[in-house]
Amino acid sequence: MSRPAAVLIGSPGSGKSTVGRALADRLGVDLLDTDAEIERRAGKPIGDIFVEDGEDAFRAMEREVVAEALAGATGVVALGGGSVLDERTRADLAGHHVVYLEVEFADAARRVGLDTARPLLLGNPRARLRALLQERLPIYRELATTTVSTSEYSPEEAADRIVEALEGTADA
Ligand SMILES: Nc1ncnc2c1ncn2[C@@H]1O[C@H](COP(=O)(O)OP(=O)(O)O)[C@@H](O)[C@H]1O
Ligand SMILES: O=C(O)C1=C[C@@H](OP(=O)(O)O)[C@@H](O)[C@H](O)C1
Ligand SMILES: [Mg+2]
Repeated sequence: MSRPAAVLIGSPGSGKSTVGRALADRLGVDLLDTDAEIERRAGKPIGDIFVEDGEDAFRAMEREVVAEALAGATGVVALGGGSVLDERTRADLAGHHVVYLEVEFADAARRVGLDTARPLLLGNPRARLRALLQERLPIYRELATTTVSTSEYSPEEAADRIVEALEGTADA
């Protein structure tokens, strides 16, 4: 059965999309960023999906795209930060190389604060991010088979650490 080389999870601003690109280049495989795939299918940016269709509609699309990616992708998969809130997705992650990109709160807040493309963080990004993380950090930690810090490592260094971890697993 085919499966992704690695699945990246973590907070908004942890660097899933950026490290995902570096890791896919390093491994010579495709990157499937589920947010980009949702935008492609919807024909509009995530922000417009939230405003025009609502978060529930976004989560339904996300669930579909994530389920397909986990069942069919062979390269690197970068998930959206909230995708692990769906228990079906948590169940589907069993048996995968799940890489949790850990990040210091201050770094994530600075990174997302510079970017207006995350509708859930509009208004007060720091406060919104803190609330999201309170719920999600235990979930990310529980799901992780490998953890790499993007506060400590650049995207390229983080990709190198992930490759080492994948090589260290018996069935990599
Ligand atoms: N060490 C690092 N690893 C990953 N991204 C970083 C790092 N340092 C700064 N960034 C920046 O953080 C921003 C958010 O990264 P992104 O990949 O969009 O995160 P996510 O997909 O997890 O929300 C990007 O602009 C990226 O360039
Ligand atoms: O945390 C979340 O619920 C979300 C994170 C975003 O992805 P990133 O984690 O890549 O920023 C994107 O899926 C959407 O805005 C919702
Ligand atoms: Mg992303």
